[in-house]
Amino acid sequence: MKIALLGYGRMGKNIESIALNRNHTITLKIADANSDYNFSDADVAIDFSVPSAAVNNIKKALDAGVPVVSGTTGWLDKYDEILDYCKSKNGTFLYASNFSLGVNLFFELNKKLSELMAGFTEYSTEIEEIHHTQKLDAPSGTAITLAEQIIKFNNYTNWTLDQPKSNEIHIAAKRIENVPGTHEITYSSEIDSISIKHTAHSRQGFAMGAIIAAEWIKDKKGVFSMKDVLNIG
Ligand SMILES: NC(=O)C1=CN([C@@H]2O[C@H](COP(=O)(O)OP(=O)(O)OC[C@H]3O[C@@H](n4cnc5c(N)ncnc54)[C@H](OP(=O)(O)O)[C@@H]3O)[C@@H](O)[C@H]2O)C=CC1
Ligand SMILES: O=C(O)C1=N[C@H](C(=O)O)C[C@H](O)C1
Repeated sequence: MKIALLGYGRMGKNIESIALNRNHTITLKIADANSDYNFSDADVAIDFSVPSAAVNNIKKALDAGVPVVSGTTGWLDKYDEILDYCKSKNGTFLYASNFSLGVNLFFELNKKLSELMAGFTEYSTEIEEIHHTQKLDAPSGTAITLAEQIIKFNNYTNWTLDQPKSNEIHIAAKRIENVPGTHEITYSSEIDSISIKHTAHSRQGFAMGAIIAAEWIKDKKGVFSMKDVLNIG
């Protein structure tokens, strides 16, 4: 598979190394907005760039008729615009706030637990996410996905980084040197607490998941998610 890398930072480099081991080739590397977007014979594009660049990168790949997998977080207010753009180009697009198998299993666990907790209003819900200090966005895309899943099943209407009102889930976003990504959801009452937690030990799971998604999507048309790739949920 010929891969165009849109973004060549920590994730781009991890993806390159795993992709080469799986006998793929990297035919394009976009490192900044001034790069030459020559997709030529790319089979798929993988975008792990910065929040301000993701929309343009995804559109450039769709313009070239190249299926796109995006893991960049912090641009999701434009998600519907990208869906419309993808449809207008009869293109292929897959976004995931987190590509690791473990987190996608954890998403299913989160849904099950929030469904179970829905009737027990004596418990309040908090999400904590911890990432490295270079991360540009807060809260993490994964924490937002977790909060949205809980909102679907519980009485909460939105999430907040600030002091929460009774209808809001508090997300505590912490930044600590070298932490690849930790997410914990805690339900607390006067009497006890229940927590579930996912800890990434490296970026390998994110990078491997993105490549598996790219391999899966490359000959398909439409808009997909990791649930389609992993066939879970
Ligand atoms: N979905 C998932 O599973 C995961 C998602 N992520 C997300 O992926 C994104 C990237 O993470 P990470 O690799 O750690 O971040 P990095 O900062 O290491 O990499 C991003 C790279 O994009 C470059 N860049 C800047 N402008 C552009 C542009 N216009 N086009 C292409 N590249 C550009 C940056 O260059 P410069 O530094 O010069 O600005 C930087 O090298 C983040 O949004 C992060 O939250 C991360 C891990 C997993
Ligand atoms: O920026 C990161 O590093 C990560 N970003 C993603 C997010 O915002 O959820 C996924 C992972 O936690 C690592």
